[in-house]
Amino acid sequence: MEKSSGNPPLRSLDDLRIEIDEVDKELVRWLARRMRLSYEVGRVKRAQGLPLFDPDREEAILKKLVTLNTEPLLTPPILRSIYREILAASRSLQYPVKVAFLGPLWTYSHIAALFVFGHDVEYNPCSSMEEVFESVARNRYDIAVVPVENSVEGSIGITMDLMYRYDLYIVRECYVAMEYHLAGNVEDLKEIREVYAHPRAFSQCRRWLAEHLSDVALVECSSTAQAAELCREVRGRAALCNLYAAHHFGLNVVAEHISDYPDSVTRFIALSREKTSPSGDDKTSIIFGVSHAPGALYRALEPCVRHGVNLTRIESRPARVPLKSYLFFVDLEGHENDPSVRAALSEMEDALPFVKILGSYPRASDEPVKVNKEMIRSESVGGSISCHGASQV
Ligand SMILES: O=C(O)C(=O)C[C@]1(C(=O)O)C=C[C@@H](O)C=C1
Repeated sequence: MEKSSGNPPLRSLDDLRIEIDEVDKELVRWLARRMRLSYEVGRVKRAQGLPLFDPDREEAILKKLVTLNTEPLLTPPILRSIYREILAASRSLQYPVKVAFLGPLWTYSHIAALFVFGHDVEYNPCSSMEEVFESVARNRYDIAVVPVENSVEGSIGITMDLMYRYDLYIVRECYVAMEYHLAGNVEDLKEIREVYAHPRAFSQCRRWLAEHLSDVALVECSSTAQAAELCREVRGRAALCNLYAAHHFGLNVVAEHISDYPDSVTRFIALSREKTSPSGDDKTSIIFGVSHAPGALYRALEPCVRHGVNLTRIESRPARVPLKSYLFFVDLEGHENDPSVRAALSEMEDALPFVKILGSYPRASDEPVKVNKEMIRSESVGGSISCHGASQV
């Protein structure tokens, strides 16, 4: 029996379903109208030579919808995820946006890209991080999605080096919860002879493995998705992987949430050849080098203090170039077009041997996105993900 909670009296199931059918009929009519309009916008933009993918417009739509909504059951994350797919479908009518990430499919990079761009996008797994950056810089693909830092292990050096080398701009960020599960070609833990995983997954599940599988062989792989793939055919193998990889490689999940760091989160960024315009709640990332002198970092950041610009992250990285013995990666609040940010950055540009603006982008919610079984189920029923450069699983 339902407790009295201020809810209206229960209606009959038939009655509720009739009303849902009516709403769905209306929704399809409105969606069809929206698709038609989006298709027409695509024709206009093509005729005028304008870029078809417009992340600024998409973010403005999402923001406006969240403020318009008054139904508490339709939370901002739910509304955003529904619209992410609507926008992805609209975009694909105009032009298939091509997203690159470090392959194979079903890694956390792929998942982060799915969270940001939806399913109706062309996903292109690349064989190295260098190729991810190169393919976007050379116009083969439109967007690169890469990890930039993990809450347990710190910054991802290769991403920072490539951001320094390539002239791409950050257009989005996304925090993804790093959840590890044990999945394999087995029915239960007792059958497992070997565990496959990326070194990061091993280091984040060390205690659990020592406690539950202390005498099995551990085999390192280049990604959690590769680990899952290698377990597909061979009985007795299990992988530390995410639920998407387990599902797509047909593995049995024998132990869920086995990370020693249940709150581990990785921040991913999406990079493009074009900058974004202000969304109203942005962050800006920059790199700068300072000369080797006492107080140099303090003086470098002084304009931010004077112009009231708040820093959210600072990381250093050895530079391999004379004059720039250390590079500093800084994230700050605001868009590079905001007057205070503009003033602070131009003073830094005048005073420092090297400053590079990596882009301004809408600030993501601090609440990390999580893979859930419902997403995977609904994707298996109706969805198709277009993937290039790798066999589809
Ligand atoms: O407004 C546009 O420029 C559109 O192309 C339409 C639309 C949409 O469906 O709302 C589709 C793709 C763009 O990336 C942004 C928005």
